[in-house]
Amino acid sequence: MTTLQLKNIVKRYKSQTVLDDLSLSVADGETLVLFGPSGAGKTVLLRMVAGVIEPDEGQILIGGEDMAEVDAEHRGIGMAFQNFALFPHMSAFDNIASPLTATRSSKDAIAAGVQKVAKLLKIDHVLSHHPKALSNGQKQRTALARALAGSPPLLLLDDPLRNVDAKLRFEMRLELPRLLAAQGATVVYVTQDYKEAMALGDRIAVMSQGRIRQIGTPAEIYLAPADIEIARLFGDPTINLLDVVPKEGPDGIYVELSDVRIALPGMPGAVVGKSCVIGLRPEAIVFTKAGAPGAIPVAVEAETPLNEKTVTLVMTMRKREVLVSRPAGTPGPASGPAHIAVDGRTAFLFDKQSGALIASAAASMTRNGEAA
Ligand SMILES: Nc1ncnc2c1ncn2[C@@H]1O[C@H](COP(=O)(O)OP(=O)(O)OP(=O)(O)O)[C@@H](O)[C@H]1O
Repeated sequence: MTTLQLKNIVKRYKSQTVLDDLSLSVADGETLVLFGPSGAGKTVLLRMVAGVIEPDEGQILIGGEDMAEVDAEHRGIGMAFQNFALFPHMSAFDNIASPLTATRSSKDAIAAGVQKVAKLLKIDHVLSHHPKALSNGQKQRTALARALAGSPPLLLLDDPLRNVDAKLRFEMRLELPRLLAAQGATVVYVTQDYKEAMALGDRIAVMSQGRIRQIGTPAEIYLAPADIEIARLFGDPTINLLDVVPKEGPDGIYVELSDVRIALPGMPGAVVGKSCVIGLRPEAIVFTKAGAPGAIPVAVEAETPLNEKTVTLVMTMRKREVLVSRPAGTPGPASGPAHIAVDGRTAFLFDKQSGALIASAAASMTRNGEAA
């Protein structure tokens, strides 16, 4: 186990600043997920920690030791990168065993180590194959198995499930956290998949344009996304974002959708009269009966059944589009007029101008200990 610290890292390619004064600490045994869109700088950052790329400015410390003069093979790192980098002339078994052979483990210990990790990653049936006879998903898991086999104190995993099919990806999302925890390693894990980020990260660092926009536990980021862009990245279907101006009534702060009041408990008084964007997660909106408290009239535009949920696009009387998500198999209208109700306790308010989060009712209630 070890720690990783990045201090004020800058990396430029010609005129483009790819990493922009980036600082980050990963605790001993922690899995930190680097999450962000393509081109954010995630791979460059990992390669820099690995010692393949040098920073223009800043410091990298592993286990408290400055890595400036330490070359890649002496950094005690296990890596699985997107391009697999498997040895083409070796079987999957020998590829996975390579970090173990380097440490001169006994033949039996090597075989046991390879079998264990191969079984977990469901590639034990292709261990005799050479890389050219493996599918991309199998290659990727072989690379991941190789990274894990040597039990390195620091693991760098660059989108290791990118080429894995949806079913296996789902399974791996459940199994990988256990596997990584059992390794006890400090892990930096890159992904563009928010579900993977939330399932695997002790903390998530949201990156865009070479900077870290927000860092926190999955719950902190989901309940209090720092800005509209981050709120959009976390959640499927995407969060509903509607322009509102909060008002204050005798019962507290509220906003109106089609003249129906949505109470926003826990929101600060400073939002009253301000141009805001309200963020409403589709799963926090439900269909309700006409005349029920808070019922907002809508017209159902389209319904999309997804695996475990049904997503409905509705239009308010003022022609604002809203997505509603409900568990698959639960009743709901597929067309025509309907009514929705919004739970204001799950809403976010963002500043319309800057996009920054002003307040999240759920986060403020959690802080006050009013909600679980
Ligand atoms: N060797 C290089 N020369 C010039 N530009 C580079 C080089 N390597 C990376 N870049 C640029 O740095 C930026 C960040 O790239 P990086 O590969 O780190 O993104 P990423 O966040 O990992 O994206 P993805 O998720 O698609 O892999 C990109 O704009 C890329 O074009």
